Amino acid sequence: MSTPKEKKGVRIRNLFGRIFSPSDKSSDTSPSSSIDISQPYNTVHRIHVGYDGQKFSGLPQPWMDMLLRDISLADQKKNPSAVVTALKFYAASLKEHEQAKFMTPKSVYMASDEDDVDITLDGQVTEHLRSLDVKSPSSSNGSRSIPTSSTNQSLSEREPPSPAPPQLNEVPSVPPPVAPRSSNAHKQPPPLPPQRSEPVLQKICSNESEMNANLGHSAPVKPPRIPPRIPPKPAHLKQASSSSTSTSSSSPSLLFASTPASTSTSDGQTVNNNMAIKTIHSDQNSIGHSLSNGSFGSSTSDDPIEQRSSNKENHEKTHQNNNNNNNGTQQRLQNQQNQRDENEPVRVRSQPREQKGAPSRKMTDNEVLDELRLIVNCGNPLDKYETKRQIGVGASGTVFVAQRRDGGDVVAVKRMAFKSQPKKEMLLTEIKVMQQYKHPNLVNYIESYLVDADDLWVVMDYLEGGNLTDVVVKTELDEGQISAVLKECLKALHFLHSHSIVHRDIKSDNVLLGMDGAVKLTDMGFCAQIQPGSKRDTVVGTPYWMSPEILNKKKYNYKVDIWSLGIMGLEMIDGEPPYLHETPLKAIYLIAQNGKPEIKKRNELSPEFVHFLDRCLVVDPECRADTKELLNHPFISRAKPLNALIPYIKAVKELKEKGK
Ligand SMILES: Nc1ncnc2c1ncn2[C@@H]1O[C@H](COP(=O)(O)OP(=O)(O)OP(=O)(O)O)[C@@H](O)[C@H]1O
Repeated sequence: MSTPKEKKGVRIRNLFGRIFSPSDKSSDTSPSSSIDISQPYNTVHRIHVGYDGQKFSGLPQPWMDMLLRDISLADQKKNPSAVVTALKFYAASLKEHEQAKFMTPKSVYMASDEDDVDITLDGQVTEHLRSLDVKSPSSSNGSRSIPTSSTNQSLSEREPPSPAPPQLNEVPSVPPPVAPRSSNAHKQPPPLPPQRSEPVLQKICSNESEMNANLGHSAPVKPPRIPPRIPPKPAHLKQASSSSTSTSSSSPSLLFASTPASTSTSDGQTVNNNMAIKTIHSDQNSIGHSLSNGSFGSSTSDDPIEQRSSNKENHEKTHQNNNNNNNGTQQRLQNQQNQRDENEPVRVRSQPREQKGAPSRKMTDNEVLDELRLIVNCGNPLDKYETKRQIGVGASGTVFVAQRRDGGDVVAVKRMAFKSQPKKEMLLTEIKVMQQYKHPNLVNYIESYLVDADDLWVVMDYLEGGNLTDVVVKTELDEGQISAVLKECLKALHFLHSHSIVHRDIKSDNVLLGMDGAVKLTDMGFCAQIQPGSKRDTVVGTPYWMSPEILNKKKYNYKVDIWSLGIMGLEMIDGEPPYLHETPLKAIYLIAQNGKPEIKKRNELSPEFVHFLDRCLVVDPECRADTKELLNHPFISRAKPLNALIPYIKAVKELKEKGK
């Protein structure tokens, strides 16, 4: 793969990979990082956007400025639909992060039920954006020396955009797109350019039988190659933080009974049977938190997305018809078109969510609190644990290393101010999933506490090796090591998918490492439960790792995790996911436009690795591999023992300690 420098046998990236690390807070200080787009203030107004084959119209000026800045007219013309997809996503992410006021490159969660856009690409693009607001904020200029993740930008003012082509949804007020991870979105103004901080991501599931996977630790490892140097630390080495955004959700929630009894399965996997999931609000299978929005659920045909597709087809047909200048028929076609228009003038939500069988209404804070009380332990955690030092700050709270006062294990404690969480249901989901689903490749949940109805503690195993992002940003793993990491992640995903759980935020930031080379997935806040054969449509995840079907707001299933895993494979090769240096808007456009990203080092990789990536990065999810196929892939059979990762994990820790 390249010619990295070696230090004690560890291949250190010459450039520290990503220049922008989502989690790198240092980037937040950059003036350009702030987004100047204002927040939405009057909610709910629609914008009609048009595209005449040359340019978009109808967008608020700030959005127009941003669009022109990030996506050239030529690119807009090449694929106006991709532009619309990007604008919709951007708008939605703004909305998602409205509290932060700035866009962040983090995980996002957008309710699909807020989609209302319709667009035709012929001159009459009609886009209905709801709730956007547009206001013009301050403007900054924007220098964009770095793509900001967030947003952007600098444009002068901004207002809501609305895209054009395909359909958009709501557009929040201003724009910043989303960027990959970062850290606390709510706590601080988000970031900017893409950066990487810590891993994060997720997936779905399916039902496959469980496979055994061996953790192959043990084999001796070759001493790392020591390369000279380590370049100045780029921004991305994340600092402590993290990223994810949270999201909450509303609706469907599952209840897990307390006092669960667990059943162990092969591989140490455990499922707490008593936590049988009970659908409370709806029949959708979302797991708690994130799921909320009521948009899910049903993967059935009443989905608005399907209706939109239909509308779009009609529009396209109409458009074609218009292009035919056959006189006589033209009037007839026009009449037909008019008729069609009459028949579908207003896009009505397929169905009010409440009518879909199970109301997927959002849980109230008190309901979440009540449920939370059922699953947390009683007592004061300070009697049992002594917090030592802070590991990092995430979107929802701060993670500390803590020591049991009885001399027991060192643990990691995530403390969150419950009352101020914007998406409280996500916290519930995270705890429920961690409680119920135990697997050697999932970060182990120990217990939780809720102090004074606000100070929520989640106690879990401490993974001293930090997250995979730091390793991929600073070092270059070889194929055997990459295979080992992917194998462990696949085992976790196979387990989740086998239980109908989709992670939905798989990325290196969400992979934690033990000093023994253990590889574990974390950040279950975006998990959702999907019954076999069904699909979801909520846009969740982190843009750079998101599958085309999510970005395009199509229905999706557990295969989204496979796509993200493939992107994570590219991260391990290149040190960053594709398009990380692009502004979020452009990145989303590129994913929508290009589909499968280029494997830049294809010629330097083994045929097995290339094939593995090719099986993950298939645009059509139906044709994309599943965990079972990938666990049996020849590339995975080349996995090195996990202790081959140890020198790299140690080298990165040393670099971090030295402030590099
Ligand atoms: N069990 C753990 N062991 C070691 N480090 C951890 C553990 N859990 C989290 N961390 C680290 O703590 C930091 C914050 O993690 P956190 O999960 O809060 O981040 P986040 O994903 O951005 O936030 P959130 O989940 O609230 O959106 C990250 O650097 C993460 O790698």
